[in-house]
Amino acid sequence: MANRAKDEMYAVGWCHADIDNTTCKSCVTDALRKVKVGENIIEGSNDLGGENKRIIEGSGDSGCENDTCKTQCTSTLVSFDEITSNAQGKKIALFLDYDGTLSPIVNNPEMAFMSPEMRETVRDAAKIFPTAIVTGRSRRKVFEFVKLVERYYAGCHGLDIMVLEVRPEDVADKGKVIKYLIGTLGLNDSNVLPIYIGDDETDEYAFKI
Ligand SMILES: O=P(O)(O)OC[C@H]1O[C@H](O[C@H]2O[C@H](CO)[C@@H](O)[C@H](O)[C@H]2O)[C@H](O)[C@@H](O)[C@@H]1O
Repeated sequence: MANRAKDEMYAVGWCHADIDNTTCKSCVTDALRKVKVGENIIEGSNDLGGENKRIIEGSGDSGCENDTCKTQCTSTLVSFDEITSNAQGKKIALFLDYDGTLSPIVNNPEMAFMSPEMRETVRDAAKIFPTAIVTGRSRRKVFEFVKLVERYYAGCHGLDIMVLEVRPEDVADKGKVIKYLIGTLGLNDSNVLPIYIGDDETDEYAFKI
């Protein structure tokens, strides 16, 4: 297990009905959230003994037959077309969660590194769109991970990539942060399409806004 790539998503379990080797990374993550560690799945265990145990990797990003994935991925793709069409002629403002969105979910929060490809993607996006990272982590930590120090100018707003830290007591309301950002950055305009990308329950407050 120690030799595995840091950003590889995996689960170790045994006889877990919902996931197999074709299950995509997203559904493996989902399964890990739903099943208590120690019950019938172990996240990040280095104990590979036991005849019924098997390593279950989130190998396929397409072709996953998991019901959750079929539903979620299909609807995401449908929404993607809708978003593209809604974005026509509008200025996009991009809000990004960190853990599970820009980085994979890993056992050790200190190891939640962003891949170089993801860093490039954020860099490219920030050249075009006002871009903010909204996270439950400390700004210092996320800046360490993101490592994007250049100034970017997006449209006529001239924004840097911002990292906004949501305090633990407010973590249930990233929506307030988005509202605040949209207001203070002058993005509350019908010509602006704000897009928020996130992966967990705390992000749902932002999606609502
Ligand atoms: O708002 P986010 O950027 O998504 O941050 C939320 C929490 O992320 C971190 O925890 C999560 O990611 C860890 C690393 O992958 C994982 O080990 C943990 O199970 C996840 O909950 C971070 O450690 C927390 O402080 C953030 O609040």
